Amino acid sequence: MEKLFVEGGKKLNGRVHIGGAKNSAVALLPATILADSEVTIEGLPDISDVETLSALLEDIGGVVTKEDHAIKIDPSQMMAMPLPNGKVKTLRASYYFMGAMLGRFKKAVVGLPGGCHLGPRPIDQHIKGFEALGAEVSNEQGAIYLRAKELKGARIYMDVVSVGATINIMLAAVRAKGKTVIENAAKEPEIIDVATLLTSMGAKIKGAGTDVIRIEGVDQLSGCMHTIIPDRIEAGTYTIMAAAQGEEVYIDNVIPQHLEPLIAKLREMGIDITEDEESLIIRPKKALSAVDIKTLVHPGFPTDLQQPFTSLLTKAEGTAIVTDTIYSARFKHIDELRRMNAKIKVEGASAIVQGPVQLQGAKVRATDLRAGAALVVAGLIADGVTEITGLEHIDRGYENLIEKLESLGAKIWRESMTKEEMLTYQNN
Ligand SMILES: CC(=O)N[C@H]1[C@@H](OP(=O)(O)OP(=O)(O)OC[C@H]2O[C@@H](n3ccc(=O)[nH]c3=O)[C@H](O)[C@@H]2O)O[C@H](CO)[C@@H](O)[C@@H]1O
Ligand SMILES: C=C(OP(=O)(O)O)C(=O)O
Repeated sequence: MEKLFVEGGKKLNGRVHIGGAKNSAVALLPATILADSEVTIEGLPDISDVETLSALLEDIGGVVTKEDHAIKIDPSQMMAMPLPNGKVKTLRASYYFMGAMLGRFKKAVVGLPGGCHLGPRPIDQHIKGFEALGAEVSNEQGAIYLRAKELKGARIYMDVVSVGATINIMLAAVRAKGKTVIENAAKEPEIIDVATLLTSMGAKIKGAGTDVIRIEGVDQLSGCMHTIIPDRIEAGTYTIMAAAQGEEVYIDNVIPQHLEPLIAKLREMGIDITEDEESLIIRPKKALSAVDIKTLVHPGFPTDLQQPFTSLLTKAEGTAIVTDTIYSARFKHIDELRRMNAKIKVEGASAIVQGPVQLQGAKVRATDLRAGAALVVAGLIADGVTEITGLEHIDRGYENLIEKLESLGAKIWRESMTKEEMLTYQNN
């Protein structure tokens, strides 16, 4: 196990290249289960969630070959092996094995997912969708059992707008008989990316990216090649880092429209941002003003950027209110930021940030992936050295974090934890 050190105060300059989207990758990989021949995905991020899902595909008989950022998956020999425990519990997106295996094999056993602890994260809408398609679903000792004689298209209204449930229902419905309509669907760019892969495999999907998705089931899906979209959350995180500590930073391989809510808020704070076709140029020029943010479903401000954005707000002049309407308890990073001298109160689903303050380096813990990103942003701004544990969370979603930040001029490094530190970490 390792911990991360950041020496604050260094100015950031230069270019950073954004990788493929985690939240696409983690759905595209299970989606390959539905094909009858080899699928190639290019531009995959080098993150632990991708490693875990590739290993799960091998566990059910997939032949997986990786080369650089590309992966080839031959799903032809896959079987409906039960996956009740183990790796499925280490990440959220293992729930996509439910939809994909149900679509192909008409049965699946998959353990309840893990992922970031952001308060309750039910999967009732996924189950509602599978049942509507004709599956029998039961929860036995922490694993979901799914079985269907056949899947039949249905009209499904989502009570909650859910990224995972929308994708999971799509995965099963592409192999159902007849027409499925998903109403009140989520509209995130990652949903369009998954629909693009499925369409290249032969699926018939209309409306991905709107709140009504129409799917006409097909009997067979074949191999294809797909290039993943860039990670808007990784891009947003580096944009926030550049806003906090940059002089002139180029964020390359982005789709600027995916970042509109963030760009608008940063401009309101007084940051100069130029949008190019596939890049953003960030040039912070003056003191920052506080702004309020409220996370919303896409195209609103993404909850996954709320935590790193909160660290930036500690530098801004005035009081800012950060409200998370998606995960009302996504505030575990606040206690850690307070250790670093931040003046932040949590009231219900909001954090009230009083700025500007000079953050101070401290020993802190990343309790989840974006809490980790928030602490790295804080470490870059702080006086002195910040020591961050909980890197297993950060490694789920940020490829080559050290190399990318070093190339921008940050002083950041990893060190092994001593046995004693590991025990203390594991017991807390
Ligand atoms: C792997 C992945 O893509 N993760 C993303 C995905 O998570 P995930 O797909 O798990 O999040 P959802 O979009 O499903 O969750 C949105 C809201 O709906 C609620 N809900 C969800 C499903 C359900 O069956 N019942 C229910 O009540 C959740 O508790 C939450 O309050 O979208 C989240 C919201 O943009 C992001 O933070 C995560 O990074
Ligand atoms: C919450 C996140 O991930 P996951 O849903 O995979 O836990 C995230 O990417 O911020």
